[in-house]
Amino acid sequence: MKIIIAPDSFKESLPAHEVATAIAQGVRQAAPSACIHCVPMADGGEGTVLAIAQSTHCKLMQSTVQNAMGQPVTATWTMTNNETAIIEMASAAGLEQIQPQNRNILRSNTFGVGQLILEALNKKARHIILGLGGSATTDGGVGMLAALGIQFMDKNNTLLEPVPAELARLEKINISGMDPRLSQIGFTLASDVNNPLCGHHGAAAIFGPQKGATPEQVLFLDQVMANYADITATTLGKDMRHEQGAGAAGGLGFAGLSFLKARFRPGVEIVAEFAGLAQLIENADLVITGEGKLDEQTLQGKTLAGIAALAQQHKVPVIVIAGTLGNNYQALYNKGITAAFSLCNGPMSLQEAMQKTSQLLQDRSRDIMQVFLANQTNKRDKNYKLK
Ligand SMILES: O=C(O)[C@H](O)CO
Repeated sequence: MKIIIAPDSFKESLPAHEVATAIAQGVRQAAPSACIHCVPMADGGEGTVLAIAQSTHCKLMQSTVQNAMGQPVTATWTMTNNETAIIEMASAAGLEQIQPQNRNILRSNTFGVGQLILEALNKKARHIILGLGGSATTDGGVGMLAALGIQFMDKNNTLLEPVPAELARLEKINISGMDPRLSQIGFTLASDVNNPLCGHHGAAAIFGPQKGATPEQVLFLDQVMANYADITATTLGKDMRHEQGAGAAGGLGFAGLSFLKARFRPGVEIVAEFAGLAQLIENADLVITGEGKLDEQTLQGKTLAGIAALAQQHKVPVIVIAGTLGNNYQALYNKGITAAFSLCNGPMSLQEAMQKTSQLLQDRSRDIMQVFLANQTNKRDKNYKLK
């Protein structure tokens, strides 16, 4: 029996490779002879670089850059043999790096992501895959663009700091100082979501609150993004605000699509490709996956939706173990998920569940395997009797 264990990370609790290990332990308790393949997954957000580096056996690189609040942070990235750099924006400007009391959505930016791109250019990257998701920012990527040489100015040609608080006064964008090497390389966005830049489904409205934005700040940020998109359209002669993924990572997607001529792809597809997940699933009996929260957002291009789509093509059942089963998670039952289970074995606080995640994962996967094995044995016995 071949089981694929391909979970995402459980945010702020357990990275994907540890989730996979815990599930594998549970599976082994119930099915000691099962052939188990662990494929830690990611969707463009945190864990993307690690997942791809593990699949490709590429060396991890470290660079010190600015985090979203301008403090030094060591960011990890990797480069494949054919000079494709894989950069994860969350390792420079991720939400998890900033303590809740230090978060300030109006002043956080993606400057460190631009610094990472420059590092990759210095190492002669010919193609850059930029992972989007898990950001602490809603700056539309202006921080990144400023690090790459683009200037943002007000009506008096005074330079603006590349942070949302200043962007309300944006009237001009000067691209003449952009690093010329950028025009020689290809960019691909590996995005965790496909939201547009502005409006009800935009970067500020959907993801602002989880970064600490108040309702008033969400409105302000949305207006700032709309103005920035207007000025970008005048500067470049194209308007990418409605494109898929423009609103990913606080609008960094928009900056990539507009200024770096990047191609959008769901991050999970890219991570799955590097891991050869489709071929693994094709011959599998069962896929077990998991993530911190399963809900409607999962359908917006998150890891589990991608895995479920692959498994559906090959008619392989998919079981999900999630920390929380949120709003309308059953919608995924039409998208290739066979069943979803909560991690918890009884009432418990979030803190308790987060502390015990590894043990709980082991227990639930053992239970799930027991049911799966009983069902397989039943099927075999019935077929035998019919013969
Ligand atoms: O970073 C964010 O804003 C979300 O993960 C969506 O990309």
